[in-house]
Amino acid sequence: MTVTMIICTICIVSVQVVVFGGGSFGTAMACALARQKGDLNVTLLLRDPYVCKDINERHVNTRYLKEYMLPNNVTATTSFVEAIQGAQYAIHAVPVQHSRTFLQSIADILPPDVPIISVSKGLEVGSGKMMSEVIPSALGRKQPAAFLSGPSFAKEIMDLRPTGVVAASKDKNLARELQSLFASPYLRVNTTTDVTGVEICGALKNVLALAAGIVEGLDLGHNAMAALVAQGCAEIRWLAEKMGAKPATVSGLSGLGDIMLTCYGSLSRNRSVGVRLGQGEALADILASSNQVAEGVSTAGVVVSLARTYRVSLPVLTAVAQVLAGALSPKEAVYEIMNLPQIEEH
Ligand SMILES: NC(=O)C1=CN([C@@H]2O[C@H](COP(=O)(O)OP(=O)(O)OC[C@H]3O[C@@H](n4cnc5c(N)ncnc54)[C@H](O)[C@@H]3O)[C@@H](O)[C@H]2O)C=CC1
Ligand SMILES: O=C(CO)COP(=O)(O)O
Repeated sequence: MTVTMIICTICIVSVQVVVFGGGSFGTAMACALARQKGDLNVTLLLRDPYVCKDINERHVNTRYLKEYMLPNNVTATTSFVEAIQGAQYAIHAVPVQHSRTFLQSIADILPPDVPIISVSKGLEVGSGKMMSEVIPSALGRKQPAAFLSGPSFAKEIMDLRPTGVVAASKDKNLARELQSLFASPYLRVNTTTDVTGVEICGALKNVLALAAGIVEGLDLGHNAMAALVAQGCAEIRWLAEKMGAKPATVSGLSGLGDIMLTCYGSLSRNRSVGVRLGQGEALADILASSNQVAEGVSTAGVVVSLARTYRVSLPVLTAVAQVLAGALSPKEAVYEIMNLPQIEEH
């Protein structure tokens, strides 16, 4: 074998990716990668051995997105070691509130140089931390990390509908690496170093989507919806910029883009929870009826503390937290917001 042949043989060694969490978005990310690069092996790390069996034998995730066939190069396991061994990238798609415990459980198995690409959107209850802070805190060390966010419903990714996201990392080279890993004729990937902006916008838009759903559920009309979303955008801008977000991020894919998607898109789980609250259902019943996470429900309370810390008034986002806590009914929240002092725009 010549030297060139040996080098080429090394070149075609396949890329291995592990996905933590095989819910809707973990599954969609696995498919987005595996479909476009046949030499790439994606392993979903799940908790349920029966779902693993279905994925490995029938190529179907029988719990999430079950109407889709998964590519053959997507497999699943419940074994941490098996999933992580040899992986060059780890996509983290575990809901934010379970992320710390999950990451602590794999800390000793995950090599410290494997980048974690978090797609989870929310803030940790108790600490108020973003995933960029939860990851090093849970692992007990610095780990290369990036944050993929933007308007991207899992189902539309599975349907190969054109989608645009942003890869945020303090490490520009890692963001560019991910751009080439994920980019496809169906997926555009911008890069940025504004991790705080991307993360806080991704977390706050879920709370605003709950408010948009409430307005829809109360049947308040298009005027009310547009006023609410505009006010919510301003509140997200006020808080995000105080936390250090760049204006370009707030008006970009992970900010305005994702706000539009989740406030107006019927596929949003957060918006759907809001619609049902607006229609008078109790939060406990709504949550009990779904096996899917609506991150805004936990994030809303954290936003209230952030508003206090950063001394910014967020009437809509705060009202969502009050409705979720049962302190206000959806109708009372609307009444309170409509009766706030008239203001000058800023
Ligand atoms: N579904 C979507 O369209 C999008 C979701 N996201 C974000 O991705 C994250 C994950 O969302 P989905 O996959 O949609 O949620 P999902 O509700 O569909 O699935 C959650 C997954 O996490 C797993 N999980 C829950 N607790 C766990 C634990 N303690 N340890 C390990 N795994 C655990 C569940 O078994 C399930 O596989 C969320 O933060 C969400 O905001 C981001 C973009 C789009
Ligand atoms: O973040 C999302 C799309 O970008 C998904 O939103 P939901 O969690 O509200 O479904």
